[in-house]
Amino acid sequence: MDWLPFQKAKLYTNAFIRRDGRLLLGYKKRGLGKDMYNGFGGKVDPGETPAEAAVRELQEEAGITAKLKHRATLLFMSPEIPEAAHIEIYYAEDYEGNVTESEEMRPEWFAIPDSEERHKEVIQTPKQVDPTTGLRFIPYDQMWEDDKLWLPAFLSGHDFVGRADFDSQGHMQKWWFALTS
Ligand SMILES: COc1nc(N)nc2c1ncn2[C@H]1C[C@H](O)[C@@H](COP(=O)(O)OP(=O)(O)OP(=O)(O)O)O1
Repeated sequence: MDWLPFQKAKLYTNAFIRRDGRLLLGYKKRGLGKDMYNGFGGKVDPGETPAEAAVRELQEEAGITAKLKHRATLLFMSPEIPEAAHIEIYYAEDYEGNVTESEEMRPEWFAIPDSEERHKEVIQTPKQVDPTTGLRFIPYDQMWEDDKLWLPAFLSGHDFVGRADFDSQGHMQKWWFALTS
C-alpha cells in the first residue's frame, strides 16, 4: 500500500500526565476515538498555539492544569478523513487541581509496566492488574492501535516523531516511528 495522499493537515494536541508511578488516561465519551482511552487533548483553535491548546484541553477535559512539556509529533491519515491529523504530544509529571470527569472524558489512573519488556507482556495479555496498587495496567487493547508502538518508549523518556496510515476499519496499514532523544 502507498502512503495515503493529503493536501492539508488538522492540528490536534494530546497530553499525558504521570504521577506517583501511575498514568492518567481518559475514556473518550464522544467524537473521534469514542470508547477508547487516550491522553487529553483536541483541536487547536484558530489563533492558539499547540502549547496553549494542550493546557486548555487538559483543563476542559480533566479539570487540571499542568506545566506541559512537548515530547512528540505524530501524523495520522485515514481514507475516512479529508485532512491528515497532526498531533503534538505533551507530558507532565505533576499538575494542579482535582482530576474531574467532563462531558468528553472520564479520567482514570493506570499502573505503568516497569520495563519495556513488561509493556509487551501487558500488550499480549490485556486486563492485568498491578498487585501492589490494585490498578489495571495501561489498557492498550482499548487504545488507538498505534499507541502500543510508541507509548512504552515515550514513558521510558524518549521523544519521537512518527506517521501512521489507517484503513477504513481503523487498522494501521503502514507506519514509521523514530526516536529523537
Ligand atoms: C489515529 O491515532 C490516534 N492516536 C492517538 N493516540 N490519538 C489520536 C489519534 N487520532 C486522534 N487522536 C487524538 C487527538 C486528539 O487528542 C483527540 C481528538 O480530538 P477531538 O476531535 O475530540 O477534539 P476536541 O476539540 O476535543 O473535540 P470537540 O470538538 O468534540 O470538543 O484524539
